[in-house]
Amino acid sequence: MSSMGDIWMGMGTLMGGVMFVYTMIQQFVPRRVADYLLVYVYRITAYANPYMEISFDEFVSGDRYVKLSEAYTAVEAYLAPKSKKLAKRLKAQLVEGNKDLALSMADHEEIFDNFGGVKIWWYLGKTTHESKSFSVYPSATEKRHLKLQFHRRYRETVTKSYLNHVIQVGKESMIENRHIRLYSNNPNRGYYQWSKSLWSHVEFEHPVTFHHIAMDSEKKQEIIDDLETFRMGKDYYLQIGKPWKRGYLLFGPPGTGKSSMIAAMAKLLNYDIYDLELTAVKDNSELRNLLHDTSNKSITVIEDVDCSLNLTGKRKKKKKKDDKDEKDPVKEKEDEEEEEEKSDSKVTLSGLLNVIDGLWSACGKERIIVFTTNYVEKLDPALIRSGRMDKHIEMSYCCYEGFKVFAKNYLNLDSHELFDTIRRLIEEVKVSPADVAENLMPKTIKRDSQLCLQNLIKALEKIKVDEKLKAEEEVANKLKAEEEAVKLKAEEEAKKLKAEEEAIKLKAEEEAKKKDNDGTVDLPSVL
Ligand SMILES: Nc1ncnc2c1ncn2[C@@H]1O[C@H](COP(=O)(O)OP(=O)(O)OP(=O)(O)O)[C@@H](O)[C@H]1O
Ligand SMILES: [Mg+2]
Repeated sequence: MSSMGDIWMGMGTLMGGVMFVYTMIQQFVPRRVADYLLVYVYRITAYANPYMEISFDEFVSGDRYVKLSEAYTAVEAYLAPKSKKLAKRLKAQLVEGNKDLALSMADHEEIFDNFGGVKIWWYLGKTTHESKSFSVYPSATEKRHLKLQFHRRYRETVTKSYLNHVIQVGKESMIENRHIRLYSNNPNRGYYQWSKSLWSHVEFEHPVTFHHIAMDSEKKQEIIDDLETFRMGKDYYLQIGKPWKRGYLLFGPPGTGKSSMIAAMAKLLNYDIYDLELTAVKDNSELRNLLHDTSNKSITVIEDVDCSLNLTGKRKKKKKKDDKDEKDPVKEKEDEEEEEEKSDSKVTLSGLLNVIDGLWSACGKERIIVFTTNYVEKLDPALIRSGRMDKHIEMSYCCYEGFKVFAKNYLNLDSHELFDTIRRLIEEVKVSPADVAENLMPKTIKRDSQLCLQNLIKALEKIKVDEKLKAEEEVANKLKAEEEAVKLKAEEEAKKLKAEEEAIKLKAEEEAKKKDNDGTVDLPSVL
């Protein structure tokens, strides 16, 4: 079977011959007649060449910068396994996050595909442009394109069925081989600056999954079901007329697994993570651009949201309003704006709310936003109401079930004689899963499970003693405060009594003085 390259080579030779004849003819006939003849010759050669081509460029123009074409990457993914089998020249490279070498078609290589008897040739072309500006990235001036060639009699089949098939299979393969990325909006992006992207990324290699998360199993299953329902919810969200997005609020004391939970969520859904550092965001408009630049199938995370913004302002104002009962709404708005201006962060609460409700909701799909906080009570209720933060998940102190997850994962233990002691202690004290994990970690190469459990028991007992001491101290402090309050009250009452007595005494003295000054004597009333 002749390759498409051979066919094109043949066509090239033919066209070369035509041009040679054209130059010769020009010497004998007027130019006008020669051009006329050339048009006919082209028509005849076009008729002789029954092949059509469609090309996919590697880069397309985006809103603000040139971006990788989705269609190109899908075709590339479709061709990858075929290239490995069929291409004579392959390109090998180490792809971020992959241990194995990735083999793909080399530049200017061609492979053949068969779609239900229709023959298709794929060709990987490359053009190189001289860049006017200096760049240390030579690849920025190289552009590739994938070209498919086929007989024009299959035009319908190729444009209607084959291309859909290629894109679908390509996308499925991309999802299968996808590596999760962790993006961050680091202002010191270094070399990422050249790409004008607001986000820089690294491969996300966190090993945690839901299997490792220590918490009540029913609660864990509920979260998994919620995420799965969201993932499968494309048609449902369309039906109810809501953007395909969901907000999760993770709250709880430090070390209870909020960040670990986000990693497990990303692993379960195979979504990228966008770690949004709000304090590094210049203003509301940059926040809008950042969220606009997140991709579908992603989780945008704002950790410790209470520390990132002045989110307590509104609440405080509400309290003030309650105190005074009525307040002029214009004045209230002015106060709000003033308070937001005074805040250190240039991203405001209203800015964040607007972005979540507005542009971010209107563009893209299959996106999750997660807020974490240690102090849920500090957050403005507007920020965490349903529709913004749809599901609130409390990450709490370690329970016995949580401990069992650690025991299994860390020590491969399902049961042990010390479990009962641990159950009793863990139910009595407040210990974070992070502390349980740390105490269960083997500290010797021998990995002595008994020793690890004993370490945990010791730690729990110490927490119990500390908690008891703290509670006693609190009781003592309370008692002391109460006694002082009683003493203070008694003193105040004594002072008050003394003041009253003095006032009576003063009054009597004044009256006596008055009588003396008048020189009158009261006569008996009978007169
Ligand atoms: N529920 C949990 N399940 C499994 N591991 C946990 C859990 N909670 C904490 N850990 C362990 O403790 C470490 C710290 O947990 P993590 O960073 O997820 O806590 P956090 O709630 O995000 O804390 P912070 O509020 O300080 O950010 C993790 O690396 C993990 O090993
Ligand atoms: Mg955290």
